[in-house]
Amino acid sequence: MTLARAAGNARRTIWATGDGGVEIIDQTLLPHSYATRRLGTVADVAEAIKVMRVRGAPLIGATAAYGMAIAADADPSDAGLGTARDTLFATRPTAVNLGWALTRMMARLAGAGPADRAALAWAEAEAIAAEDVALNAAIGDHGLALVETAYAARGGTVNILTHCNAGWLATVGWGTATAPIYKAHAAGIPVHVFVDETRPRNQGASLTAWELGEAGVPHTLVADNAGGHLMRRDMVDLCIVGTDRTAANGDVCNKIGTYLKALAAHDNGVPFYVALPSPTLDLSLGSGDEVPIEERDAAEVTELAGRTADGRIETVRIAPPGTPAANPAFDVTPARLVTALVTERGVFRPGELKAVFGGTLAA
Ligand SMILES: CSC[C@H]1O[C@H](OP(=O)(O)O)[C@H](O)[C@@H]1O
Repeated sequence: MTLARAAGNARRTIWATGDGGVEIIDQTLLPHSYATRRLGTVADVAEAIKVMRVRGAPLIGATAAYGMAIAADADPSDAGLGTARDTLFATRPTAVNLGWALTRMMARLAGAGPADRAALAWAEAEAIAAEDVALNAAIGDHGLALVETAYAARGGTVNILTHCNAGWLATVGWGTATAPIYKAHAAGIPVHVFVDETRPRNQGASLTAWELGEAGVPHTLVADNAGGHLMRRDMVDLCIVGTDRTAANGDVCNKIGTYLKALAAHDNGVPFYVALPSPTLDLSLGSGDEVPIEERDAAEVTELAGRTADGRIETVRIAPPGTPAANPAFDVTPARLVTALVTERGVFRPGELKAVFGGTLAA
């Protein structure tokens, strides 16, 4: 199994092919197989985001940015770029990085003549991707201090619980919630991660477990419903999760089930941290109540895909045929349940975000 690696960080999820396309890791195939996939048209990019070949707020943003570069190659006119932007924006509603990246790309290209737009677009998409890696590495550095504090208090292995996948697979590199974990592991601090399976798409079981296994980070996969029990038994030193959109007041929108973990952490005095790169901060929202929550296909709840003993990928039903199912893909954790947000500029309480980031977000 070969992995795409970029200098300076362990792994990379998307890269320009140099022939007008990009290549991604097709995350719908993990953990049972590893394959990359070339995206050569805006339709390819939109499909990859929609069906979650790429997913995770920062990676969605970077992929959309590359999609605009592909669009600029095909039709750099105002109309052509506008159509591409609308197509990409319509793929998934919750991660603010999608809109942020598209807005940044359109602003970068607006002032240029059509003939210059493709080169500018590719350069801006590369800049967004490179910035993401740097932001996440900085989150790792600031989060490392939190793990060191937990290590000093525990006097032994630091047990961390995470939900969904906010790893390097959710970003261009490093991950957000996993960056402090990778940095601590590299620094020789004994860490162990409880990995929430994260129904119904099982990003924890399929992606985080795969990532941590690849990196040699000790981990234990657990059912989503186990987290409260583990915290009540003093088996978790801290929780750290990602976010898809954090409001100005520090309300955190993240994968469905995050709120329940935050409630359990609050009830048991377990620090609950959110890794937040600034492009995922939506200062236009006063609270998380305004975040659009994606409703995905009910089949994600009533069906399950996996590998048979003889290596075939099969999908099976886990509910009676015709069972109605609801599938909200995200929930909102109120700021009162968030201990702190680990950003590229430091660790802040929810109430500090506006003062720290009010003027400028990532370039
Ligand atoms: C670092 S953001 C990762 C974030 O994205 C995931 O959602 P999805 O897999 O549906 O794109 C989940 O909310 C993660 O926390």
